[in-house]
This record gives sequence, C-alpha cells and structure tokens, in this order.
Amino acid sequence: MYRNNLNKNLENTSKHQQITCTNFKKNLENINTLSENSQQTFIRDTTKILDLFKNPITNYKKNVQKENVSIKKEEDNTVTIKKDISIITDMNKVIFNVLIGKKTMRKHKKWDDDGTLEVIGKHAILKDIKGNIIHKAIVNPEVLTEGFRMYIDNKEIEIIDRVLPKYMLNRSIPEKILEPPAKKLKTSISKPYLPLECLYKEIKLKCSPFIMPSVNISRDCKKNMLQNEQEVSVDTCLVNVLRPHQRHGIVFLYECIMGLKVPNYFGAILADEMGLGKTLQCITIIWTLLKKGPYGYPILKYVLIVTPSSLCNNWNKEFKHWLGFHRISPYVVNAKNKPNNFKKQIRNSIMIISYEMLIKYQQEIEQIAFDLIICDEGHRLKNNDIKTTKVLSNLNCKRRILLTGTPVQNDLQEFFALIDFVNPVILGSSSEFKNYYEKPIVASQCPNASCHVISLGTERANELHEKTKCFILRRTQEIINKYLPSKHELVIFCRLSDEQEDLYSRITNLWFSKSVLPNNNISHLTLITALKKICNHPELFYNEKNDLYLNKVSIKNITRKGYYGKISIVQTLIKNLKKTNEKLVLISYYTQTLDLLERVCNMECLQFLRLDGNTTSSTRSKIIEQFNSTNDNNKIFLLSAKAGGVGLNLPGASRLILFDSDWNPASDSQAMARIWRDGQKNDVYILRLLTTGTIEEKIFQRQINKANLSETVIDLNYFSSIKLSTSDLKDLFTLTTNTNSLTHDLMKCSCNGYKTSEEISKESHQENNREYQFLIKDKIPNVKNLTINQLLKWEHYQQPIPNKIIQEIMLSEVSDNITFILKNSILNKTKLN
Ligand SMILES: Nc1ncnc2c1ncn2[C@@H]1O[C@H](COP(=O)(O)OP(=O)(O)OP(=O)(O)O)[C@@H](O)[C@H]1O
Ligand SMILES: [Mg+2]
Repeated sequence: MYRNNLNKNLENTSKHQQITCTNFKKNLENINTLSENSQQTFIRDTTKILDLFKNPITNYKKNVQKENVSIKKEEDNTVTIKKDISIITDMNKVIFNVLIGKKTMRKHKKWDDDGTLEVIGKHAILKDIKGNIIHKAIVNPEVLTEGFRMYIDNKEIEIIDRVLPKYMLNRSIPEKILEPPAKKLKTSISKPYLPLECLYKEIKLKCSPFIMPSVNISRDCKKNMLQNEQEVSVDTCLVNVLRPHQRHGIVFLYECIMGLKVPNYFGAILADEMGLGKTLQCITIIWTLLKKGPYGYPILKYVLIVTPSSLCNNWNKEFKHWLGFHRISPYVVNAKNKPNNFKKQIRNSIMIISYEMLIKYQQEIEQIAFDLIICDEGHRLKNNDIKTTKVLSNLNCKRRILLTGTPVQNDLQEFFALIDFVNPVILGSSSEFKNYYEKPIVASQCPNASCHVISLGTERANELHEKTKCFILRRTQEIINKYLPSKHELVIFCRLSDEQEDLYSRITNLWFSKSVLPNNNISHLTLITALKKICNHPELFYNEKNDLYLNKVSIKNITRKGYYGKISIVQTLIKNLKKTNEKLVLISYYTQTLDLLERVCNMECLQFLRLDGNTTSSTRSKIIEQFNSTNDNNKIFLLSAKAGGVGLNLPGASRLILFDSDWNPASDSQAMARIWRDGQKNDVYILRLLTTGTIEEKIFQRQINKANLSETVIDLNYFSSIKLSTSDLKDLFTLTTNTNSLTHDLMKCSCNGYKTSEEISKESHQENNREYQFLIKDKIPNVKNLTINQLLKWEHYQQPIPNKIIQEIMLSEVSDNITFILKNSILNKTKLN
C-alpha cells in the first residue's frame, strides 16, 4: 500500500518525490528496504534522513544544505519528507558571482564590472551582469572558491560567492514545527524532540533565504521600468551571520528608506542599545541595495556614512569583516583620500567620512549625488542650529538613517531635531512643533496643571508618538544577553584618604563661608572641578593654576599621606592583573587623570595603550585592533571617555574601570559598554569608582534619581546655563564623612548593609513604585538609565566586604578602603564558543 502510494506520488509529480507516512519510524524503515526502479536516489536520501535524525545538527549541515530535503508534520499527524529533485537535474550547473577586470600584473587590481561564471563540469561561461556571454573557457571546477582569481582570455576574474540556486529561494520552512508522536519515536531514535526543533531552528536561520518585503509597484511605475520586478534578497554571505533581531532591523530599515512606512518619507532612526550590531544591519542594507532593488535595478549607487572620527576605520573594518576584502572597498576620507577623488574610481560606492571632515569638505560632498546617508552616533544632530546638522540637512538625499545607541533624551526640542533631520518637516516647522506639541506637553507636566491642560498634553504626546513610532526602532541589550558571557557590574565606594579629606573640606568651607564667590555659576563650577580633581588625586589639584582661590586654601600646611582613594584601588587591580591573562580598559574624562594612570601602569611595569583626543585616527584603529588581538602584550587600554567613549569595540579586555563620572548618565553608559560586546569570550567585570560621601556620589545620585529629567543632560558646557537652586548647591558642596555610602542611605533600603543575590531573588516579587515617571516616557524611546528602583534590586555589601565578592574583583588587599559595593550580575551559563 505504502509503496503504491509512493509510486503514485512519484508518477504524479515530476519535480518532487514525496513520502507520506503515518508512522514515522516504521515507514522510514520501510523506505530503506525499497529497491525498485527509480527509487535509488530516494533510498540514498532516506538513509541520510534517518542519519539526520540521529545527529541532526551536524548531519543537517552535511545533508540538508546540499540536498534539498524538507521534513514536515502534517495536520493529520503524518510526516512529509520532501526532496526537490530539481537539484539533481540542475546539480551539474554551478553559478558564481564574479568581479571582472582587465588582465594586468598590477598588485592592486581594479575591477571594472560584476558578472557571473556558469560552470558545467569543466566548461565555464563568463557573462556580464545583463547575461551577455563574454567568454567561454575550460576550468578546473575544484579550485573555484570564494576569493579565487583567474584569467579568462583577456579578462581577470575573482569569485565573489556562489549564487543561491532557485530551489533554495523558493523553499519554505514551516513556521511552526510540530513534533512527531512521542511514543513511536522514543524507541529507536535518541532524543528526537528537542533536536528536531533545534534542527528546524537551525535550518530556518541558516538556510532560509532572507527576502525583503515586496513593494507595491504602481502601473505607471511598471510602464517606466526598464527591467523586471526583482526579489530583493540578502546575500548568503550575510544571511548566515545575522541574528534574528538584526533581520528584523534590516527589514525595518528597508521599509523606511523605500518609503513603505510613511508615504513620501524615507528616513529611519535605529536607536538600538549599544552593541546590538547597528553597523552590521546597515552594511547589510547597503550591500543588498547596491546590488538589487525591487524595480529590477539597484536602489543605491553612492552611500555616505558620517561617523565620529574614532569610528571611521571601525566602519571600514566591519565592511571587510562581514563582506570580505574582495567584495567592497569603502572610500575613507582622510588626509590622502579627498572627497574629490571619490568618483574617479569606478568601483567606489561607499564614502566614510568623519563629522569634522564633512564640514571641511562640505562643497565637494555637495557635488556628489548620494542615494543614502547614514549618520552614526547621530545624537550629535540633536541641535538643528549646529553646523553639522545644517550641512547634512542641506545634502540633496532623501534616504537618511540616523544611528544612535545613546537613547533619544526626553527633551522635545532635541527629539524634534533628530526627527526633522531624517524626515524633514514631517512634524512641521520648528515653531509649529513648539506650539502644537512641545508647549502643551510641557505644560501638562507642571505639578499644578489643570485637568484640561493634562488631557491636551497627553493627547498631543500620543499623537507625536503615533506619528513617529513607525520609523524609530529601539531594542534593548537584553536581546543579545544570550550571546554574551556573564556581566558583573559594580559600583565601588572608595574611602577618601586623610589628605584628600583635608583638602576637600578646605574647598567646601570656602564655598560655605562665601569667601571666594561672587554669586555666579562659573565660580561654583570652578570649585566643583577642584573637588572632582581632589577625588581623583590631590596632585591634580596641586597642579591647578587658579590663584583665585588657591591662595585661600593654603596648601603648604597640608600633611601628605600615603593612601589615595580611587587611585590605590586601580593600582591594586593592576598589580593583580599581572598574574592573569586578562586585560583592563581604564576610562577617565580627564587627560590629566589619564597621565596619572599612565604613571601607575609604568610603576607596575605593565604595557599599555592610550587613546585620547590627540590620537590620530589611523593610530586609533591600529591600537584598537592591536589591543583586541590575542597575541598582544598590552594589558591596559587607557581611554578618554570624551575622545573614544562611543562606538568602540574593546572585547579584548574583560575588565573595565570607569574612574570618574559625567553629569550625563548616557555618557557613562556609553563608556561602560565598550567591553561587553560580541566577540567577548570571558565573563566581564565593570567597575565604576565613586569616592564615598563626595561630589562623585552626588553626580551619581543625580543620574539615578532624575534620570528622565532633561536638566540632567547638563554637562560641563551647559553647566553655566543651568539654574541650580541654593539647596541644590548646598547639597553638592556638602561632604559626608560618617557614611559607608550616601547613595545607599538615600535609597532608604531596608537591608542591614548586606543584600545577597539569594535575598534579591526572594524579594523580587515585591514591586516598589518610587521611580520617577515622565509623562511621555514610554512614548518616546527613552533613556534607560539606572534608577534607584533598580539599584534596590542589586546586591549590597558594606564593610567588611565578604571575601568572595572582593576576591572576584581582585581587590582583597584594599578591602578596608572600600566602604560599600553595589553589584548586579547578568549571568549566562551557556558555554559560548
Ligand atoms: N551577528 C553578529 N555576530 C557576531 N558578531 C556581531 C554580530 N553583529 C554584530 N557583531 C559584533 O558586535 C560588535 C558590536 O557591534 P556594533 O559596533 O555594530 O554595535 P553598535 O550597535 O553600533 O553599538 P554602539 O551603539 O556602541 O556603537 C562588533 O564587534 C560587531 O562586529
Ligand atoms: Mg556603533
């Protein structure tokens, strides 16, 4: 009966051989015994299928990828095994994408065109991109692999990759995988359930083609089309590496820049949290649309990527990493490569330029008709009056992508500026936006707002959200947690040394006695800077040139004493690091502090690298690459948060210290995100150092307490324009000495100074609602800064710090000088390869 069915199926379908079985195991055995007629191929395949089920993942790679076998559970509990035999007939023909150039002996080859090489046995036909035959030749098929170069007549070609055969493109993998009946399979096939699912996931991810959604092509448009509609599929070399969230991101970008989201608008904001691979998502969209488009011809010819100078080479490297050297060579604008020469080379299609160079070469850039602009770390365009924003907005290019890992701050003017850059005038003019959205929304947040004002503000906030949500995408880091090793984040509260305390109170006394201050913020700022320097190291303060108050401090009678707070903590960690294979990234906002830390490295005879504002961009990429390579001897990377806090990948280190903090919480999270990224193989420890009871704690508290208020985006440049109340200032200048952690005191935490991970999981169900809520907080992709609420769910350790905790962070020797620790761990027990 079964054989009859099978034969019937085979007769009825010329392309497919199908087996439908009611009893999976039994019939697989039956199939094995078949020996009739044309079933030979089939039997061979079936053996593979059985084999496949025994060891699905490895065998899948061996078999399914090559042989187009699909296995499906039908609604009536039957299993369908399907083999597309069109492969067999097509099997002899292999097609490669190739680069074609003139035959030359030059070392640096220039390619003139794309094409294909169709190979049947030893016979090869070289065709241009339109399918016209250029040459025929005899080749050795065994050597035809990616990157292989050869001459065909007067042409030189390089193999890019193998074209995915049609059958692969048409193959669909079932969305929902049903499992075969448990009992029947249990006896003969080991662990059938989980592996089967894994197998399908694997098939789905690795093998299914990745095709962009179709575009509705109007009749008029069709008439004008030179070529046929085309399926926009992503190159196989990228499909296999993309994570699910990246695929989603790529479709989102495609829909935005093709105008499918909002008619006549072509902009997108990809605001994924740091480390989610925004670069790869952009590379995929660029590479795909440089080759293809839904109308039968490529959508992009020239692409402009604007990025902070520290990241120009990183972009270049990522292109090469994901696409290989042979596919693309972006044009990085630098002292040698001027924008004017960009179009002189026929194969140039991608220009990478820093924001500074963009302004410098504004006129030359304006001459090039770019089809897509990508602005990396695009939050710097949050002010539409600055030159960079103006230059970019004036470029005649409708497709614009803004990338930012620093979330859009909850400041409506900044939000407007970013939106207006990617989709000009979608929210009206600046003044229209102010009147229609900003004023009512801000008014509704005032504590005494009437019901009417609140309801109007809410209505406008909702409207704004609705209008913008479809072209803004933000995913959080949790999405990639599973691909990364464990992360331990610790806030370490360090004791002030006696000398630091002495100096510090002299400054605060000056402020309270009002002996140096006229009443303006600049002077407050000068003293705040002095306090921050003292916290970092008294020497930074002694080197201070400001006579205005220094003579009042009378530093001569200060007794110099040995221990210096945070710096001693760093020194101990560095000493202990020597005994391990691990590396450390050491970050400060001040170059003077980096100088000091450099001296500590020298004292401990440890090799280090340093990246600050003075590092040239070519050196930057070199040292980053060097530090990340496994055979490099530099143990420490000294990094200026201002020069290189954003975008850098430093997974070569598994430990990071943020030595001082910024007023802006986003800058700190940017800096701290440098090592826990893809490519990291070890568990990471990220330490933020705060000096107990001082201004450093106050800055941290402002970050966690009012993280959503726009006033916390103050940085030193803005400081003078911020009106701080007298009580705010008093608080900033108060030194608290009788505490282990002022921050912990303020949390009103019920723990007795110790809260372990076990206790946290016990109390995790109790929700605390002290978090500050900004009205449109959830409406605009917002800053996800640390809040007091979250810190209450961290581990808490006061003096004496438990051995286990202090040993992990290699600070046992200075345990007495650590007054408190806040710790949070994201654990990943899966072994990463
Ligand atoms: N699918 C992937 N598989 C493996 N590694 C990946 C993948 N996607 C990205 N990466 C790697 O992850 C690292 C971080 O990616 P990327 O620099 O693009 O992050 P980002 O989103 O731009 O973060 P930031 O906001 O900090 O700039 C890079 O080293 C990149 O090569
Ligand atoms: Mg980036």
